[in-house]
Amino acid sequence: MKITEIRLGMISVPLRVPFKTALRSVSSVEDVIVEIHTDTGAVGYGEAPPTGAITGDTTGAIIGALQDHIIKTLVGRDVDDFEDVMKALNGCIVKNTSAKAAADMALWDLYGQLYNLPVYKLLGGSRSKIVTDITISVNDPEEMATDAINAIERGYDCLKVKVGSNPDLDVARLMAVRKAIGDKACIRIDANQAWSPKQAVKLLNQMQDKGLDIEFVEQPVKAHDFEGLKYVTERSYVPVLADESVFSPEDAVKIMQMGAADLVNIKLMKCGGLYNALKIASAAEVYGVECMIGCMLEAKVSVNAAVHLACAKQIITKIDLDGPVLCSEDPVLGGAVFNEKEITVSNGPGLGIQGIEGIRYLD
Ligand SMILES: C[C@H](N)C(=O)N[C@@H](CCC(=O)O)C(=O)O
Ligand SMILES: [Mg+2]
Repeated sequence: MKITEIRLGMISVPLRVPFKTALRSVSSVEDVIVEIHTDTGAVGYGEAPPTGAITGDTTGAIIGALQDHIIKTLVGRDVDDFEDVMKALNGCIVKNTSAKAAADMALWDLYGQLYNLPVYKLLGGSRSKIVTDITISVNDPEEMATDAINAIERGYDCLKVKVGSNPDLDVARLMAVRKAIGDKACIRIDANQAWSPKQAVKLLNQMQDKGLDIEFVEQPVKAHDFEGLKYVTERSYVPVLADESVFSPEDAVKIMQMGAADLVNIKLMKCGGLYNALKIASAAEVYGVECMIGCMLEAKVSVNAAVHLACAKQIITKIDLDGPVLCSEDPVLGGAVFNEKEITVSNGPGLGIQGIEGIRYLD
């Protein structure tokens, strides 16, 4: 199965409500689509969101990395030489993990089609259903309480509550949300790097003292501050999950060796796709550190690839794949079925995507 052409396009999908974190606020998904065509007629699909605030990858940078490096490296190669192809993809440019992730998942899609197996089965997985949380954007406490009630009414039983924008309000935010939902859902929180290490310990222990029952906190301190993360992990009653601190498998090993976090968040857009995500999962197995699978604000093409990984790896025990349910429409034909919190993986070959509506091709 030889790669003959790689086409790029864009999709736009409005969100149901604006998505707000301590790092950014957005109202639609505007993602780059990658289509890898082959001499058998098989097509592999990938998607890359420009999450500049986290990955540094803008739309222009994603397109540039693909056009100037990745496409030239991949066209003419045989998908069956999979390890060679993956090494070439990862070696052709440093960083640019979102562009690499889009190409990586399109290649896995093709590899599964070549051997007529869904990717999660190719990886040895057997679970076909997973349950995601849903994100509550950071706003004033009353609005967050209303959003939490709406999420419960949609059937969610785990909320990922964003905090950190004006941290003085964070305890009040969590009190309002917990009061509104009672014990109808678990609450995990994500500070998206907003707190200092000491502030984090103080706020988390206040939340614990007030009986808010926080499952874990995601990325309380700056991404580069591994020592600060360790400081919080050692002193907080609330378990700590490393998100923006872990891009590469090397980051993951360092965090685990240091004991800087209790849990690690794997995201395809941070690590460059399934090939590297599998290395993080293996390291986590060795260290006995459970993982969350997360996403950026993404539509279903790329989140679908993360679903396959989650269905394959038992070390992934927490699911934050709510990108598609935050969107007001789904342009993707085939792939996983998202029925609010319940996600059912596709059993079609590869990643199971049959097409994408409304692509604006760049060529
Ligand atoms: C969408 C997901 N639940 C989420 O919160 N992901 C990120 C932020 C994504 C973004 O800004 O696009 C996270 O920090 O976990
Ligand atoms: Mg996060």
